[in-house]
Amino acid sequence: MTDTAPLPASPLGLPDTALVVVNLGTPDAATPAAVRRYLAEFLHDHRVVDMTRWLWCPLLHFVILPLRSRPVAHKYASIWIDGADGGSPLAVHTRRLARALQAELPGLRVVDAMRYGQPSLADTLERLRSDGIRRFVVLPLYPQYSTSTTASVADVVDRFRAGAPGCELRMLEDYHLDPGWVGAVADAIGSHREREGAGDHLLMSFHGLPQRFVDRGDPYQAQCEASAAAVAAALGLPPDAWSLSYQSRFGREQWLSPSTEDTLRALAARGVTRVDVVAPGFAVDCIETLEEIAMMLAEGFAAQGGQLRYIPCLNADARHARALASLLRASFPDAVA
Ligand SMILES: C=CC1=C(C)c2cc3[nH]c(cc4nc(cc5[nH]c(cc1n2)c(C)c5CCC(=O)O)C(CCC(=O)O)=C4C)c(C)c3C=C
Ligand SMILES: [Fe+2]
Ligand SMILES: [Fe+2]
Repeated sequence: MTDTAPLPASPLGLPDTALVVVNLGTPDAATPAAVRRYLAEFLHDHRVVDMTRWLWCPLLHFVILPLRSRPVAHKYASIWIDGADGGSPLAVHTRRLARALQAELPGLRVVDAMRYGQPSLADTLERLRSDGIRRFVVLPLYPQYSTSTTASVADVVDRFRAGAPGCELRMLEDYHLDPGWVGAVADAIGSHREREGAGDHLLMSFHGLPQRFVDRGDPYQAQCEASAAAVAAALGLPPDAWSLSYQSRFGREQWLSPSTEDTLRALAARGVTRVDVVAPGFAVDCIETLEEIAMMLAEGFAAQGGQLRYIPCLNADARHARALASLLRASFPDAVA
């Protein structure tokens, strides 16, 4: 983050400040070739996989990409959104959320960008600069900070800043306890419970992370725990009515526990039949929520005699856009009016 003197307003009255809403990224087609391109970029990031390249590159190029691209493309195909404004759910919902934020913040130019794939964050920052933007607010759509996600966005922002003298860049690091965001998540769960009746248990499932990252100081797990406790408190849930788990394990090393799959199995074994599952670490729905939770884990839980009811992410809901707009106004009062 930099703090330079306030910039003058654009002489043409056009917005001189851009809000760049950044998400992880996703393939641009549900094909093995597009998935391979996306995974290759993502899994080459040292923030995501820090193994020495002598070991990792052969494993990635000769084992993981050839074996993973086709089955993962099938998964994307099962959740792909059709139509002119369609695509991978992560891209579609991020784009729609950026539009909803534009309506909330008419004084800024709001654009969406991706850390991996298109529209690329690095290219987006350059394009905005060539359009005359000199002040940038970057909002990574990760409520909880992790070096594997937020810090990787910061790497791109830092590289751009180094080559863009005269530009002012600020970035929000996390919003895991922001009252507006906690309230929006609790409201979404509350609306689901009003519509469908409350389940017997609420499971809050977060994306996992190698345990090693947390052991060396990544605050992600502590922030997930704090977010989940705040959402449960906003709903007035007693401790035995909810739990927290981690999904989307990748590779063989130890990841955060308990896993969502094991937690569902334990709930089924205890005779808990109707479980509501929400994913508060994901700002918008994506392969990890729609395919992994709402399809695969729901099928597995049904086979154990239970019913898993997935509560969608906040996506482009007005309450999500309102919460994020208020958070940005409070965090950057001189840039976001
Ligand atoms: C070592 C591998 C991975 C780490 C570390 C990791 C951390 C991490 N990821 C998210 C959010 C998302 N991940 C998504 C997909 C995804 N994640 C990994 C691997 C790691 N993630 C892979 C290989 C994939 C692609 C799908 C697959 O091949 O199984 C997504 C969804 C993308 C989409 O297109 O829908 C999100 C979002 C967080 C928050 C996080 C650390 C906290
Ligand atoms: Fe490589
Ligand atoms: Fe991931």
